[in-house]
Amino acid sequence: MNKLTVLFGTESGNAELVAEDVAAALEENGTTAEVVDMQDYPVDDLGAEDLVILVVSTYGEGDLPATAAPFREALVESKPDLSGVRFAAFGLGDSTYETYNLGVATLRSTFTALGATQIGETGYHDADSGLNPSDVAVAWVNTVLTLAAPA
Ligand SMILES: Cc1cc2nc3c(=O)[nH]c(=O)nc-3n(C[C@H](O)[C@H](O)[C@H](O)COP(=O)(O)O)c2cc1C
Repeated sequence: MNKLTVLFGTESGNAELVAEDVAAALEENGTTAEVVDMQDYPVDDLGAEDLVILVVSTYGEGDLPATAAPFREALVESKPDLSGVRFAAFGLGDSTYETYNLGVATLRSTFTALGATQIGETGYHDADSGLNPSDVAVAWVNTVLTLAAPA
């Protein structure tokens, strides 16, 4: 895996920090990782990606955060063919909410409905755990990417 895109969706910035730390860890291992805010990413470009890493929080009552909601709406509207796209997904949430980490589940469903293939298990950060989100995400991504040999 030489190049991939890390797409983050955030409300208060945690997912952005995690995305940047994940990209930095990947770069250390020789993978070029471009970090892009979901709200700035044209969904019609997605079909040309080989592998994307989604990093997204949950807000409101199980909703997508501000920068992920328009991205998902654009996907639902323009329905790009993602059958050649592989993705890994990491969610940030807080288990004190009944709607724990529903945001990443929503986005995952949208991707698979458009034909994309998920690699590995979804990763989760629980704000109630006291763990550092980047530490959890970097450990997760290293596990997931061992599964991501080029298709
Ligand atoms: C107003 C508010 C609503 C939230 N709602 C949820 C929720 O429904 N489910 C969940 O798992 N986490 C929820 N969280 C926790 C956030 O997802 C968590 O703090 C996360 O780290 C925020 O990441 P972000 O800064 O990238 O948006 C909520 C947090 C706040 C402040």
